[in-house]
Amino acid sequence: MAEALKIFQTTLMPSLSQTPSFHKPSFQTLSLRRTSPPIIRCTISPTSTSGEISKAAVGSKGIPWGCEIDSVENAAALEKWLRECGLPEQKMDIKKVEVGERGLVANNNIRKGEKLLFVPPSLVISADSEWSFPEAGEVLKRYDVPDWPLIATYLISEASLMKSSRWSNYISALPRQPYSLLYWTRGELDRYLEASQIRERAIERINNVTGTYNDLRARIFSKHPNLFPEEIYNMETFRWSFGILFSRLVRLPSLDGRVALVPWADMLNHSCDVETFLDYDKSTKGVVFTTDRPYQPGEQVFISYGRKSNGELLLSYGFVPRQGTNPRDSVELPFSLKKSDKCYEQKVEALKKHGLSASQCFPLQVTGWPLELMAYAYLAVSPPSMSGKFEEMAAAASNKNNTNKEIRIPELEEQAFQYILDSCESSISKYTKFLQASGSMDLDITSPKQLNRKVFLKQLAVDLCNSEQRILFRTQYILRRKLRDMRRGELKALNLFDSVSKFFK
Ligand SMILES: C[S@@+](CC[C@H](N)C(=O)[O-])C[C@H]1O[C@@H](n2cnc3c(N)ncnc32)[C@H](O)[C@@H]1O
Repeated sequence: MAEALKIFQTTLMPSLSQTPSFHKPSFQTLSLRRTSPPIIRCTISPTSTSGEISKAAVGSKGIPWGCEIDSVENAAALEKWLRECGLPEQKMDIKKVEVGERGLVANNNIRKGEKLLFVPPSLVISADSEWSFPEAGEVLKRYDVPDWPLIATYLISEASLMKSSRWSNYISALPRQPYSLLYWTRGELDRYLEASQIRERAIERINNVTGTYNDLRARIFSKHPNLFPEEIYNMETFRWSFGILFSRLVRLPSLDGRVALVPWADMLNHSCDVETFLDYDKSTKGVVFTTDRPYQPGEQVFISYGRKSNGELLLSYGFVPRQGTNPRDSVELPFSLKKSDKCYEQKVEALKKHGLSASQCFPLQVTGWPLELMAYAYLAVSPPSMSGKFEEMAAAASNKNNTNKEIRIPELEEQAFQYILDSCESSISKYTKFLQASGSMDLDITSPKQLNRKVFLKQLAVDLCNSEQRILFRTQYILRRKLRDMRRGELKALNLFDSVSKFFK
């Protein structure tokens, strides 16, 4: 389980910015009141603001903090508090918006190339933030808990203190249930995302979150039950805090990729047309972004959450952009070696040497497929006589050293294309089956609230499957044309050969 902690620090990072890398923390620490921590007694109702939360509240009714995902009242209170704490005058206000429930809307003309936000480090939550309950923070640091689980625990600790936490206005404006695949049940994932590889990614992510929580509980929380009572630090609260991190945590390239929650900046929604990211600005000492287009008063201002596919956006942020609007969209297509292949073992061995396995996924885009996939396809269709080249093919399929080496084996090209086409068509039929069934899918509803949820999830799944299937159809079209041209060329060559041999008879 300790593995899960490592994974969070390395691979699971969604970001509202790009360029991942790490360096020593350089955030100022937050100056908080040094009062003795309020006693947490787990007895009272979810609406309490006195620093106490109830066991039942966290367990059965969900999280007793945060707000409805579209609450602008809590967002307005957040804005007021941020101003009091030093957030400079802004050219944007939090409003209800068409895209993304709440968002930042220009209240002034904004020029292209203008720097906006200027959120000071004192208003940013990072791994260095001071805990209202310092003993808990010290214990986690003693155990070298990595940034992700550390910030997740910090958020729960501060949230559980309700009004006694410095961050109470921020936490009150966070969604009580972030849109995220973390909140889909296994049954919902199986039912709605059966055709898409995002289902596997979601299951893996849920398992990582569960593993991380179990690991923290076994190694730390159980040894310090007074600091980390299970009524507060449990799977439900961790699901919430990781849901918040997946959908709001920012990686700041100018702070060497340090991760942080940036109140106010995290009210910005994503647009696939926008190419601007949040970052720390050393000259103004604040988190900013530079607009890549002008905005007029009343227009929603967007940033980019990174170059992500629709599936990745659904996984971390719980939405799917409109079909055809995401130039970075891609679909993961699964491939595997045939067990009946005479060289199966040898090929698996070669793949293993380069960090790959007998079953691999490769991303397809409307513009084409990666060189790595072509190399993998060559390997999959290679006859025993080519065993001397297996290593080279596996190395090119893994592209571990980013050499982007293209290998071409003309005599295997047709078979390799056919291999990719077969996998593409088998995937297309899975999507078609789901999309056809989705029209008549029994939603198994017992309440109107549930109806809304199921309709919502189904719509997200339909949107995702349509966008992924569209890429597969495009790939199918290109491959069929390539194969047809190749086969016509072969036929012509064969006819020519026939007539030449007849001539010599
Ligand atoms: C960083 S927060 C942005 C602020 C958020 N709208 C709010 O009201 O708290 C990210 C969340 O905003 C929503 N969101 C962002 N961009 C979106 C978009 N283009 N379409 C739909 N929802 C979006 C998603 O719910 C996502 O999980």
